[in-house]
Amino acid sequence: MPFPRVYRRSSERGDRKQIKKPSVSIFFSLSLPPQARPACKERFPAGSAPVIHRTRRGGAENPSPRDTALSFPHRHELVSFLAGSATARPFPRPTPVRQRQRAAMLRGCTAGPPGPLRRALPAAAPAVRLRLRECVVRIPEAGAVLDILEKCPESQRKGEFPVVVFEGLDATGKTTVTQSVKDALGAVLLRSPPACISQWRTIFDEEPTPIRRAFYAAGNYILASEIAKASTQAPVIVDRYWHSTAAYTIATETDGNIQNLPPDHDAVYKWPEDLLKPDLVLLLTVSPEERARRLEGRGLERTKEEAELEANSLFRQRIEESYRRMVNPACQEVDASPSKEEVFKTVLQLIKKHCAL
Ligand SMILES: Nc1ncnc2c1ncn2[C@@H]1O[C@H](COP(=O)(O)OP(=O)(O)OP(=O)(O)O)[C@@H](O)[C@H]1O
Ligand SMILES: Cc1cn([C@H]2C[C@H](O)[C@@H](COP(=O)(O)O)O2)c(=O)[nH]c1=O
Repeated sequence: MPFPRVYRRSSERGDRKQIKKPSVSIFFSLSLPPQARPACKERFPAGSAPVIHRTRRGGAENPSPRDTALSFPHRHELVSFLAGSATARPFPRPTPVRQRQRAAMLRGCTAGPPGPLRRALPAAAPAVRLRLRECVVRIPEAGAVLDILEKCPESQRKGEFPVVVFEGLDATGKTTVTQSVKDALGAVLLRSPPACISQWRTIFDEEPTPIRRAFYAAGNYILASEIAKASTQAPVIVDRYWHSTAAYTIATETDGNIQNLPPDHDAVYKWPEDLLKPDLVLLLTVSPEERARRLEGRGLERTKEEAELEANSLFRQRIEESYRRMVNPACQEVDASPSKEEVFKTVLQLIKKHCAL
């Protein structure tokens, strides 16, 4: 079948009078990353058919569910291409989503830890997969994540080398120290979300909590298979892992001060049973003033969540307190306020003390 034509908007097709009606209308606007559009046009040049007309959400041209369903093979082909696998097989057609499943998606009520956070945090691989499957109709990138997730082996066993995770609020120095530790130990450095899915992060960051968290949770399971493989060859250093997913979820889903967090020993602070465990988790903390200085010095663009983190000191406190309440493995707190060299020395000592190195 010839490849579809893709238009960013109807005006791109030139003179409206001369163009034929689109054969398929798709709901493209929210899922195609802007940086992908030029590549898309190059890959699917003008003149090929059928025409796919990108429509706006809620506009007069908003496709009916039937149009949307018709467009899936094309969308998946495109997403597959954007994922760097244009020559690979297209994604399998999603199974039809029934009304009840849609309602469940909106409620976000798939399995997770008990209690009010159940909706927000899918804490087992099947729950993560289910939640992604539930939104694949609307977000084809969820299908891409699922595809990668499904290729990961079910049982992920750590190799003989130690796995050390670094956690902490933004700008506490994780990137800086993980790079130094990697160099010093000849380690492999991995991060969450893993590189193979991080291009879709901006899409999921705009989604409601259950979907956003399912993306990060899926990232952890994909990361686990990378850790399993790498730890057979060398020590593995990981910049954020499950504790980040859990702590940010808990803090987002609660309000006010830390007294409103789920109590100590609540199931939300537990490590998922089916997720590969690290040997050591180091939680970097700095004073709010020092963190603000480092953020300022770095001057990067911020996500909505990062902006909230900056503006809302209670939010920051809830995140750090949630990190502290995590168990098995618990976080070992490291004061990361001293100089980069001193923090590096402290961290290296802790790794040598706790891990067989
Ligand atoms: N010990 C330190 N003393 C002073 N500045 C530091 C120290 N460690 C890191 N920095 C600086 O603080 C800024 C943030 O550090 P870094 O990017 O390593 O943090 P991060 O925890 O990885 O942030 P994020 O989670 O947002 O990626 C950088 O400009 C870095 O050079
Ligand atoms: C891994 C991970 C990240 N996040 C969110 C939390 C922060 O807002 C940013 C930090 O990411 P950075 O790459 O370290 O700057 O991402 C999250 O909510 N859940 C996660 O699992």
